[in-house]
Amino acid sequence: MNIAFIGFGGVGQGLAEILEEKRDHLKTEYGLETKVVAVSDVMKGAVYDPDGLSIPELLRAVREEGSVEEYPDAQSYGWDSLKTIQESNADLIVEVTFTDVKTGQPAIDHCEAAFKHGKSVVTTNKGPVALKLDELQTLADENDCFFGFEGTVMSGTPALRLPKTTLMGNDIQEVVGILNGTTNYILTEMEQGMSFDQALKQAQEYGYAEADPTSDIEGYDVRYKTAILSHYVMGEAINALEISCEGIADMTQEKIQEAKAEDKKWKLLARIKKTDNGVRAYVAPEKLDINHPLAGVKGATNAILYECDLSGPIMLTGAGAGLKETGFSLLIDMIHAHQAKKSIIVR
Ligand SMILES: NC(=O)C1=CN([C@@H]2O[C@H](COP(=O)(O)OP(=O)(O)OC[C@H]3O[C@@H](n4cnc5c(N)ncnc54)[C@H](OP(=O)(O)O)[C@@H]3O)[C@@H](O)[C@H]2O)C=CC1
Ligand SMILES: N[C@@H](CC=O)C(=O)O
Repeated sequence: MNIAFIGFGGVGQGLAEILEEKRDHLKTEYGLETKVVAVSDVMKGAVYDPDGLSIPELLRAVREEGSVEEYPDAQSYGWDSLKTIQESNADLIVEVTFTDVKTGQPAIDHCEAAFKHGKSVVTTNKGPVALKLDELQTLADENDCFFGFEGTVMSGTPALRLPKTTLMGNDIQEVVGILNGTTNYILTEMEQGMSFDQALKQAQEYGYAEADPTSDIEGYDVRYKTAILSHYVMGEAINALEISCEGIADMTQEKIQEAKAEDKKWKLLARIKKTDNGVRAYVAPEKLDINHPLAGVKGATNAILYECDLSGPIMLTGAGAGLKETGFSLLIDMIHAHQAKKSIIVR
């Protein structure tokens, strides 16, 4: 599998580290051999070599010298994202540019270009999946390509494959979740007395927050994830921008302490419910009783509760953000892409 990274920030580098660490395991366990042939990033530069690039050398160049263009003796440098997608010998594009919550760009263009050139895509970018899932999946199918996006909801915690595969046969009536690591981290730290701004700063340092953290704070990131769950898991496409959305920008120490005194906790929740009039969804902070199953979810950990007609409620909890954790979600998709190509059925 020849891989090109489009975007090489925290998550891209997280996946690169995993590919290096797990190289032998991936080969022996899944027969998956990977070669990174290109990286294209706006400020961190671009490098291409059809024979493959050394991951340790790429990471050294970007971390120590600030640009992958310090990588020695590659065939080409400076290719932009579309040239890399169209002209490199990559057969899998890892799309890990920032999520734009208004247009989904440039990631939508990246996915389209990849599929039109017969290249598969794995991405953690919520934009293309929240706004153009059907169109992109059709384009991928028409070109015999794989489209993987497990990490768009709850990072490396399989919030999308679990309901679609393991819970098959159930009718999922409602989904309720804590779907943003940054805001859950802020709320948890505020309970311990930290200020909102200090907690946000830490979340940014850990790599949880979006490039523009307004997306986290105002709930737009959760709104996109809600749209993805509604479409992919609940079967109804709803316009992300029409999902009522309130974030935690107004949260204060007073409100947190007041809830504490009532044995309650504030959580930023997404609720998606099937009704007689179709799927209804909204995003808003709620004060939960401390005995509620979602009340004890702390830090950047997320959780999601699927209300199923046959199995009853099923709750999944795990990382909602984090560089290695999100890198892992891309690895899950890559293994599935590899197995789909080889028609291997996972048992
Ligand atoms: N961090 C997390 O925990 C999670 C992140 N995600 C999603 O994963 C994606 C990546 O996140 P993360 O790595 O944290 O974000 P970063 O901001 O660290 O990295 C994004 C990179 O994309 C680059 N980029 C932007 N536009 C382009 C372009 N047109 N061509 C090439 N490169 C471009 C940026 O370049 P530069 O800054 O150099 O200008 C930056 O290096 C985002 O969409 C995010 O929403 C999903 C789940 C969890
Ligand atoms: N900024 C997001 C990253 C994952 O989608 C979050 O904090 O959850």
